[in-house]
Amino acid sequence: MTENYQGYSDQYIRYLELLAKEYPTQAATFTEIINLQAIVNLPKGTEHFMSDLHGEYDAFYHILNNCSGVIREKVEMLFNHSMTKEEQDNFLTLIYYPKEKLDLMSRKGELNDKWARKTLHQLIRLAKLLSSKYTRSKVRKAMPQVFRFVIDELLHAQVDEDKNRSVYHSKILDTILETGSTRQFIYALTALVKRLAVDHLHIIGDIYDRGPHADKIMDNLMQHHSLDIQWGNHDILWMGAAAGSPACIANVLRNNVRYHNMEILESGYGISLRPLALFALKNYTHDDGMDPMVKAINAMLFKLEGQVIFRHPEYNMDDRLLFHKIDLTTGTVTLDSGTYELTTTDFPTFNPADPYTLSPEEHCIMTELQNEFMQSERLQKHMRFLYSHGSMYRCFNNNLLFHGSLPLNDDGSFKEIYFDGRPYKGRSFMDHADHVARQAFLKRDTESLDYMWYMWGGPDSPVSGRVVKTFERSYIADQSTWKEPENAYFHLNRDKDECVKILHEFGIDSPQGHIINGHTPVKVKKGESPIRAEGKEICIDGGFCKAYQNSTGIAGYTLIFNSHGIRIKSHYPFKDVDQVLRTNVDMESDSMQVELEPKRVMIGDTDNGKKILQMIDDLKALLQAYRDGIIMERKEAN
Ligand SMILES: O=P(O)(O)OC[C@H]1O[C@](O)(COP(=O)(O)O)[C@@H](O)[C@@H]1O
Ligand SMILES: [Mn+2]
Repeated sequence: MTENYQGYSDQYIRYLELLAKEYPTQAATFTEIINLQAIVNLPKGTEHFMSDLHGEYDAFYHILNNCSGVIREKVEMLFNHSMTKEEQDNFLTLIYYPKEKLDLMSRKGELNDKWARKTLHQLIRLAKLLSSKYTRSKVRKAMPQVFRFVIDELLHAQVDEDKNRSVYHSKILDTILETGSTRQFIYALTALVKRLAVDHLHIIGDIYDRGPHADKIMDNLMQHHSLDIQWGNHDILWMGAAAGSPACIANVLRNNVRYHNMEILESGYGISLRPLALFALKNYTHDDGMDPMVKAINAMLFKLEGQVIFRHPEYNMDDRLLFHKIDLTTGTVTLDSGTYELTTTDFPTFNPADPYTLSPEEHCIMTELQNEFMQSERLQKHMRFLYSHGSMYRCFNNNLLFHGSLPLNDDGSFKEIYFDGRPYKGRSFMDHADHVARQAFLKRDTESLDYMWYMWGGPDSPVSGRVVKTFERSYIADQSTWKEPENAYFHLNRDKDECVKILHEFGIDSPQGHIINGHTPVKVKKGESPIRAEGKEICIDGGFCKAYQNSTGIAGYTLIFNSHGIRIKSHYPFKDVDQVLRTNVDMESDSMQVELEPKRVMIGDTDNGKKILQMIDDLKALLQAYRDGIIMERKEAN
């Protein structure tokens, strides 16, 4: 049948037949064409970018709540003439933390029907403004189930034109007040406002380590309506650890023991540190002021890393084999750059004749830990989510997103990296590294697990791109030895032409394209800018991580990309929710337009819009096939 119908291939006709199952009549087909056509003509939804969250759940949650200032802007736009600044601040705090704010107001006796009626009206007006960018069906889906019908009625009221409707809506509000469901209704409306303010979230890596509650961040992200994640080096470390790599496990432990984050491991993921703690107390001292547990895990770490390096000459990391160089008789270590005093000589498990083998007790502890990492249900669930929603890089609406670096030679050409004797570079390298990371989780083979460790600290790692100097940082006081040489990417990314070349490599040819990275804290205090390469590269690691706020001088950057362009937001340090409730502080300190779009970006201009336009073409072809009798309608399906 229909071999040459309209010049379409058999395969395309088969596709149309499949499509006909979902749209079995002409009416169903043109209805969908009209719906989709309406969508492509709406302004593009707002994208929100965050990076380097480093376990700082409260700050992350606040910025997620205030949508990097998007809600404040809308409130100002709507209510600048009718609400004082203080009223707006109170209203915003209610939107960010409805439960806590209502509890506080109730304690103060500030809740009454007059306030409730006014506030509900204001929330409805705000939700209405925010919903104007979306189809009614999308807004309806975004509404909490329980109040879906009522909110839908209230949002789509033509109050001014039709007095009857206005009375009708006023009655709905009366009923809400009378039935005592104001609180639930406020929860529903504030959730809707936040849901509508941002259409899609990007997390550019490093959710884990340093701060205490990456597990809570993961729980929250798992509830998010639409997001993607680009893996950071710390995430990769946890992914490797959860897949059973001993070297990754040792690094995770080190990172968290040093920051006293036992909670995430013990109560968060049910991984007991007791055997390690007991072993450390029995075998290590407090004498030099160093934490016995850190010393115990460090020794295991350098042995395990040594084993990986021996297995992989192709990593070219022999110069990181330093553990055997320590000299306990002199208390020194000799590196290429000189001989340095060790900050500790407490190495009870060090065997100069066999420096890279774990002692029997260390071996037992590591085997037990490996089991616990691999069997922790919650950890495995979080890691599965990192795999299902994450990747090494992402191209999204003309932006190229990745956490760390893309290996480059000094002359700016893409550096060739060999796997199994085959060279990969540029995009194919990133794709291959992504593939190996997935293999590590699926197959748990030593080869892929070792590469997970490499990505944490190897010089040509796509997520890091530095030679990580953990040994020197652990045992040598002289900080000149701590400097971590970086891949050429980190200075070449200041060059516009280089960035444009990289964007082309990833198929982004638009003049509006950008590279968006995290990973390297922007030291604002030293005059560094997050916007480089004449706007082509943006780095948003501004220091959610409290430990780094002294050097960055701020508490994080986020990006907002809406239909008008891209803005970068810098944030003040976040203290806690109590402070927000007491003072209504917001974290946003500064907002800067990075780029204005030459014309307003509509959904039809986005990646998703292109797919919708393709779908419209296919549906038009299906409609024609019905009309030409090539495919028969199935009326009964209606
Ligand atoms: O500051 P800390 O916690 O000691 O960690 C230092 C280590 O973390 C790293 O900076 C990697 O973490 P980031 O990806 O957050 O930069 C290494 O380069 C460095 O060796
Ligand atoms: Mn990083």
